[in-house]
Amino acid sequence: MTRYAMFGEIMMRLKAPGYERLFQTPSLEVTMAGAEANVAVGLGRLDEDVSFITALPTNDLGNAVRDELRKHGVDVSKIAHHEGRLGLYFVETGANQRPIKVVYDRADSCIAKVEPTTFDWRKLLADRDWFHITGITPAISETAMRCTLEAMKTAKEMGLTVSCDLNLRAALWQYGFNHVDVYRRMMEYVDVLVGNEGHFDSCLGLSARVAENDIYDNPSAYRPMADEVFEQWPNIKKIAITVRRTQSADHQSTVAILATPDKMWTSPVFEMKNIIDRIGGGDAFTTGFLYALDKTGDSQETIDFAVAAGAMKHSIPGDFLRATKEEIQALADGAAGRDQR
Ligand SMILES: O=C(O)C(=O)C[C@H](O)[C@H](O)CO
Repeated sequence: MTRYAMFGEIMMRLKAPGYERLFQTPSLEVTMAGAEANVAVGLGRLDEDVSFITALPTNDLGNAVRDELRKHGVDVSKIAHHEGRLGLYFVETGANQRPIKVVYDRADSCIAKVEPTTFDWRKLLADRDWFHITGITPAISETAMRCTLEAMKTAKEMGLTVSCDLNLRAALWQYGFNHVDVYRRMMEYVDVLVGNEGHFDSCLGLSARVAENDIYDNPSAYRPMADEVFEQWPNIKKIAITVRRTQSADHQSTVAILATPDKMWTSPVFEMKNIIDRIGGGDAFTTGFLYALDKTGDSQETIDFAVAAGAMKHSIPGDFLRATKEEIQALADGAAGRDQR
């Protein structure tokens, strides 16, 4: 069984109830969230062996986060305790033409204040096979960026497989580094890359472009984009590209492509009407992708399972993918919306 490690920030998510605007009524729904943590929880719930590495405050908030991760089968023994606070983010769910709104309150969080010496990567990764990171962690602070690069470099030297979901959060890049330069350095250590169609330009500065809507008629339009990545970073062996079309905040469709240097597989299109909560949808895709890649390798089954996991998340409140492999597989096999009884 593959033993995964994820490194990133987990926050408290404070959401306006239902479709309310923030502070419309004096209550907020509290859950935990964060891109890498979402993948860790998704894999933990699929009975995978997964460790989450982060820095948390030593107080009731830090303990609540740790207990929540543990509840979903995630190993929390590698979490560092550090000065600082727990990051928060506030969110209101969009509907129709009103988009989702996120307000971050995470400055000076523990993970923003980590130092390169906070983590002993050789020790933390010694019993792991796979290291996963997203483009969010290096955006948090310069020291978090340095820890990210050190972790990736060490993982690579130790022979782990390294995966990265580009996940650009432009609002977070405030400490004076150019995100494209950082992402391009990260790519030197990556084996498996995940990103949406826009990331290849916005994060990596690549030039290949795909005509709007081409994916529906012509999936091979993505081949030049994948080839540009494989040419620039021969260490990258697989790329998963997600494509999303937005009709409104609660009506979208998604499709995904798995590319290796010599083959491509395209998933079916999933149309999602009446989206309940789309935050964490990309992380659910990555969860399904890592899980299925481990079980069925480069294959149609893998990309179908990944896109079904991502689509399923849109029906579940909160950031986490609370789904079994059987439920995801049934959706991948075409059982959308069929009663299970
Ligand atoms: O946006 C971020 O930095 C987060 O990690 C918050 C959410 O959990 C994340 O966007 C979901 O992918």
